[in-house]
Amino acid sequence: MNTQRILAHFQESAELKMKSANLLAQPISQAIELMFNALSNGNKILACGNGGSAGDSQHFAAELVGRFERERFPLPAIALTTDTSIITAVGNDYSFNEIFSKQVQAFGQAGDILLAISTSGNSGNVLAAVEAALEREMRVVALTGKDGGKIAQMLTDADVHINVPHSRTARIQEVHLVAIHSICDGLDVALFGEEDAN
Ligand SMILES: O=C(CO)[C@@H](O)[C@H](O)[C@H](O)[C@H](O)COP(=O)(O)O
Ligand SMILES: [Zn+2]
Repeated sequence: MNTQRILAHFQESAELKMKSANLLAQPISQAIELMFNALSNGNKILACGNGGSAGDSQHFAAELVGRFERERFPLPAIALTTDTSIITAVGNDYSFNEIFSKQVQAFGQAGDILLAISTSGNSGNVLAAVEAALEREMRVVALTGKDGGKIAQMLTDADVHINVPHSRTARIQEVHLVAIHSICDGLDVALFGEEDAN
């Protein structure tokens, strides 16, 4: 295969990451503050998304419950994408749109955070999860792309919107992962202070 195509993926990804660094540093910093305050108050973080973003939800939860780069106590984060019995039962008996919102209603408490990940900002089950979270007085950190979709219209001033300004799902996801790792690092710094990342 012509390697030009592969080089173009790297080039586009690198360029979008640099552009996003300037645009997203502020909302990412707000997300860290919101999450740190919630965790400090004994609250937890629920995460959801579809496809690649389901993987991102799990990746994030693993880094909080396990660790990111520093040795520390486990932090409470749950990916709502992993329990196939809940997902198939709710999807089968109600609708696929409710697979995350039912779990938000079951596990979410006021002060918890929902990390809602959708590159389009329009996935019905993520929108329903955001709605359920806001109803429960949870705060939302939304990782989106494109124009932010319908999620952008649902968020309040107390929520955080991290929107990657690109049209391509793969590129948006690649920036989401940098944002997620920046949040994990920020939580470690908030807990233990700065030290050089290796
Ligand atoms: O990873 C990819 C594409 O790169 C896909 O699995 C992608 O996540 C799926 O098509 C999702 O259903 C897209 O949903 P969303 O990001 O628009 O909410
Ligand atoms: Zn993907």
